[in-house]
Amino acid sequence: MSSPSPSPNFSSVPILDYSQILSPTTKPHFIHHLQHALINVGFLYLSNVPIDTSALTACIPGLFALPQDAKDDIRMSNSKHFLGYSKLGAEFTKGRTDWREQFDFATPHVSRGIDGRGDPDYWYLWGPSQWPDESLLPGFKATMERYLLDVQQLSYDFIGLLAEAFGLPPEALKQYYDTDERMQHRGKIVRYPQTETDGEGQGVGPHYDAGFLTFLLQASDHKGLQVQNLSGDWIDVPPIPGTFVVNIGKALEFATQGLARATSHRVLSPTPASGGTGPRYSVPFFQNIGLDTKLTEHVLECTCVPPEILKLRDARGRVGATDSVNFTEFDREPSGRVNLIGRVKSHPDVAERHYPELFKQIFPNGVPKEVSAY
Ligand SMILES: O=C(O)CCC(=O)C(=O)O
Ligand SMILES: [Fe+2]
Repeated sequence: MSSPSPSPNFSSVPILDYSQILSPTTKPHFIHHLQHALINVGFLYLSNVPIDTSALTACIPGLFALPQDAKDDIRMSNSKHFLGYSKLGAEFTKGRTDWREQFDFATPHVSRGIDGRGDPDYWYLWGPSQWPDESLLPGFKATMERYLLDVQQLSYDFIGLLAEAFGLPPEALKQYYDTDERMQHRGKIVRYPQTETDGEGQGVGPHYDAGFLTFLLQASDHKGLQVQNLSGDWIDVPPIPGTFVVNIGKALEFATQGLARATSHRVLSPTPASGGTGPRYSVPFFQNIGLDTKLTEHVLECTCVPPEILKLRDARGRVGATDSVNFTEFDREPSGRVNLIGRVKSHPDVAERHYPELFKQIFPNGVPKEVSAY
């Protein structure tokens, strides 16, 4: 604990050993490193997490190798919940096309929205996943559902450690969740095809994640994920076997008044030189908070946070250089609406079909030409 405070800027992402929480002699070490990672970096690698990812990783090539019509049967535009398959070029970040193909799934959930009752539009954001035909990919659904539940548990455990790192009781952040049956977390399986370009192809453009914590499994050998440090430089986050990458979303940054830093990140398309063969695969899990939670009504009392921790935040400064612009609405909208606005911008074809009013507000001139919508 006597080590000097690391500099607030960073040139690499720290690696934390999750097994250190198991022993009272090593846990304080973990918590100390976690403080630095949360406050200054907003990203960390987590090693020795007791989740077996091998069954899921083994399924990924087969999922993308499904016949195109089997993928199209579960296309995202079927789903008011923005769950399902997005073909290459159907997604959009910061006004540019992302060159990735993906399946969005989620933890089991019954949608709260009921037509004709005047429910808020964002109540429809969560609902059941669309799964590929079991006979085409036997066991995949059970494997992915198991994985989502395992990472959901990890995300709840980790948020308790995060509270401890800020000198708060482990339950301090529970107020942001709803009851179990009214919560849903999402997980995607993503394929970034190789391009022959100079390594600047947009796999996904600069952005923040929306929720509390993201747990990312880098499921192939390509580098490509990058995060933006305080001076605006892009830092590589290459895959490290046996680790998850954990990062902070905009809701957690807002709720903690900037103690936990949401960090701008992007993925460059893999190239023959980026360290792997074939496409790059990744599996991000996004931990949400309650749909109706309005963060302005729930900002953590920073008076409960020990002054030495507030000092670390102040030494970092409140604003770093960033290329990301999304999820700025937490200062006025419930969390569900902020997420819905983000989904509309990323998937305009889905929004045009299911949320025509909101679509018109955000895209008064129709779907941008660059988006090859279904
Ligand atoms: O694929 C990755 O490595 C990161 C993806 C990502 O940042 C996202 O989908 O929000
Ligand atoms: Fe992200």
